[in-house]
Amino acid sequence: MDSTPTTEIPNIELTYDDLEETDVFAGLELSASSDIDVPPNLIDQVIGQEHAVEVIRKAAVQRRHVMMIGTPGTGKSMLAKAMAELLPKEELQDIMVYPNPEDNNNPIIRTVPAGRGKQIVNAHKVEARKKIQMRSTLVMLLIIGIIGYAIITYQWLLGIIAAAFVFMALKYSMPREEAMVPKLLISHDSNTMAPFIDATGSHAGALLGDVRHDPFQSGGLETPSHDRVEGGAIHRAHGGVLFIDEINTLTPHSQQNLLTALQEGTFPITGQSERSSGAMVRTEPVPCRFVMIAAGNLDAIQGMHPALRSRIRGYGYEVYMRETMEDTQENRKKFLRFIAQEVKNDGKIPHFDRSAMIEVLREARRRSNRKGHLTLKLRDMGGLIRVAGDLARQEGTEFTSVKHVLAAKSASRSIEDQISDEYIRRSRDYDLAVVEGTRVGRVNGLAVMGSDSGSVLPVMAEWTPRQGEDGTVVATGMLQDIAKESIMNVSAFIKKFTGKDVREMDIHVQFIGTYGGVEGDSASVTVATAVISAIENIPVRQDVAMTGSLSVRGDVLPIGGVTYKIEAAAKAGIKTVIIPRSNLDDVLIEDRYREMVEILPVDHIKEVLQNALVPENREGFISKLRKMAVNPTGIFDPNVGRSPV
Ligand SMILES: Nc1ncnc2c1ncn2[C@@H]1O[C@H](COP(=O)(O)OP(=O)(O)OP(=O)(O)O)[C@@H](O)[C@H]1O
Repeated sequence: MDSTPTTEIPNIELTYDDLEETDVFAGLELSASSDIDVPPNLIDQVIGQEHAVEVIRKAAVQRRHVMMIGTPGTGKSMLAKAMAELLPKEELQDIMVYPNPEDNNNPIIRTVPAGRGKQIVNAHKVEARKKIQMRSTLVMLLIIGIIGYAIITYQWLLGIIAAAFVFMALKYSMPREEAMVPKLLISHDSNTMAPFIDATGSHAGALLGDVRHDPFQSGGLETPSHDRVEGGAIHRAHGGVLFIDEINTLTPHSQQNLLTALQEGTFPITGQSERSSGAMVRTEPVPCRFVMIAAGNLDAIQGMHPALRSRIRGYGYEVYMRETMEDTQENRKKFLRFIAQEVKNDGKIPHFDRSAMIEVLREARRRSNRKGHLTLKLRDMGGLIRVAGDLARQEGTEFTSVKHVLAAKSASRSIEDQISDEYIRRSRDYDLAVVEGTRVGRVNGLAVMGSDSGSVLPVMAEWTPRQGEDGTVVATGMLQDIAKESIMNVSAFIKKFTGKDVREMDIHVQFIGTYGGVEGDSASVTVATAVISAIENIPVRQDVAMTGSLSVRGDVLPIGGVTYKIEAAAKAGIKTVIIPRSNLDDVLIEDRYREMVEILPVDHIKEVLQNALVPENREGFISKLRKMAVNPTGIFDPNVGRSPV
């Protein structure tokens, strides 16, 4: 078999627009990030999420709940904190628990203006101490009296017994004044902002409040029940914001109770553990009027209690967080402010000079994965800024400069990126990575790991005549559905091209070295190519890798993470990467990879086959592809806006 690829690859000119000083600093007189003012209020610091900022401002005035869905690190909890800053602090209250003389298991709840709670408790303590002192003095006087009487009358034994009796009787009949002092359940400093409580991942007790267990329970040694009551996050958030990330991770029981708390604005505290003496206690309703900000990824909505979701929808707002913002002059300025903000918040790292700021912006462009955009995954960008700053600090330089940012980029690589490199190394060791020559039924696909790292994902296909009534598609693990779908999507094309019906075959597809990691159907072009190669016994070029989603008509549709995929292919030694043409503008690969790979944008599967397959009879193969274009209602028409075969 001829292992030398023969296909001519059209030379595609990619234009990489680079950032110039004037793009970033036009109209700005600044030499470093220290010259940039960071606004004091959190809400004014948020960048790129203008629609979310607007909703938060509105919701703060109207006291509405908000659900924020989006990628981690785009500012959800920052916005929730910002909302707490916006809420009026004048309405804050302290919550107190009093003993209930009529029913020890039903402590009384009272609210007072913020800051008053401490004063009240202190006053009760002083009063209690006074009473205890008076009683002690009385006991002492009585005992002295009895002992005096015994001395005078020589009735020693009787005197001692009577004194002991008086002491015990008074001590134990004395109400335990100190224990009867009310407890300050929730307190605020009258000058602070409304509370921001993060209840992410809280178990029932921490969320809804609890009553501690008392091992003594009776006999005068027990702790009074009101003293064992502990407020939950919902109570601590009274008058402020309750933030719950990944709300779907709360148990259905907790979500149900959370809903009750939202509806009632109060929630009594009871012991959460059935086997604890705390379970006997149930306070009067405790106020918990908070604004809830529920956050999470899209799957948070699916795992959410439907009634809770509908409560938020009915009485609040839902916001989808953006992942990128347009790369405009104005937004670049905001990004510069973000750099200054992160440096300021860190407090230890040196400010960024102009060169470093430009490099951060370049990286923000690259990480956006979209032409003309800047990433808004700002927690990660903050991480890069801190690592670069740390490097500069170690060196003792006055400013963080471009070399520190570049070094930070290599130093602060994600786990996924490191795993991907490790995988490439190992696959080389075991000859799993094939990046030259040709193979039948084997295609180098591309996948994204995590959110910012690509990897080469080889796909193998084989077929046999069907065994059962219908042909089946057998694939590795979780990727079964993707394989099935890709094959079904191109079954019409396969039939036209090969003259064979996939229903007559058992098709086996294997994703080598993974059980997951393929997002959506971005492997469908790869799977289809591998299957066609196997059915037709045509070798596939191994120095070509591909990514793309396939329509039933054979169109190659856009996918995500194209930049990371191309970079991974380059690292693995691939020479040509086939990508959907509509993704061409999203390619923002780093300089060092530009020379290593050629990028081939395509519109249709036939272009993929033309460039990736190496048939023995190339002329016949091309004319077969050509012939397939004639059916007017057929799969594709090369004369309509597509590059000719
Ligand atoms: N839109 C933004 N504007 C300015 N800074 C931001 C923004 N988004 C994130 N940051 C920075 O990143 C940090 C982390 O963001 P934040 O915790 O709000 O993300 P998140 O969306 O709540 O993520 P997670 O769901 O993982 O908690 C913030 O403290 C802030 O420094």
